[in-house]
Amino acid sequence: MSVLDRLEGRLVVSCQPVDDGPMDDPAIVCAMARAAVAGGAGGLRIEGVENLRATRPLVDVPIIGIVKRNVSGSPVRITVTEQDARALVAAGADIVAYDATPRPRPDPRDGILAAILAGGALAMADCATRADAQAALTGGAAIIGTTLSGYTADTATGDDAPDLALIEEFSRLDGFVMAEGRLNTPELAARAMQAGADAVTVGSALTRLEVVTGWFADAVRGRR
Ligand SMILES: CC(=O)N[C@H](C=O)[C@@H](O)[C@H](O)[C@H](O)COP(=O)(O)O
Repeated sequence: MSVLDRLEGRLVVSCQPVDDGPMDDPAIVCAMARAAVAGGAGGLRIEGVENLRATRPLVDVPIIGIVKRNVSGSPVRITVTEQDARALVAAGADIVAYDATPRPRPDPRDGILAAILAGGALAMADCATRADAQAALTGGAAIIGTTLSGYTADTATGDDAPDLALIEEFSRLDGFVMAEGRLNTPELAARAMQAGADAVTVGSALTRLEVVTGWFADAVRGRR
């Protein structure tokens, strides 16, 4: 079965601990990944080459690899260099995701996409708009994700709702649609599928304990 067939209609769990928090450790990322697969995840999203190398031998589901890097003078963070893209492929990523917005970054987005494809992996375009998705599909990306909607200057809305309208728009394009971003409940994940997603990625609500704890702490604090 192809990688995309294996992901169709499935949940992908993004195992990205809070940066520099107590769970930001490859052994814990491995445990999260195994727990996610045990719970029914059909794929994983793993950040960092070290975390990917540690996780890869432990699971047999498709892995989407990314490297997050802060670059001075650019807001782009997800797989911003061709070298990172090549390192992710070498570490065993089936799919490499990259920032597919047209914002300035060290290596052009087309070069990163080409490096992913040259390595033999599938490319996932982390998009903020329909135009990002169209450009990525033209360049050969297999997966278009709504990952960056709400996180660019042009798309920031300031609320916590996922962008279901963009998922629906993507479903009319000719690519595999990954719904991603603020799908914080099973109900929202189901609505993303109804809006036309092929698969749904959930991160914070499953693997950022500090974030989820904050939701509950805020709900409880000061209520009596
Ligand atoms: C915008 C950005 O940098 N998104 C990142 C992409 O890898 C992650 O921080 C998110 O956790 C991931 O996209 C999953 O989304 P959510 O955590 O909302 O389920």
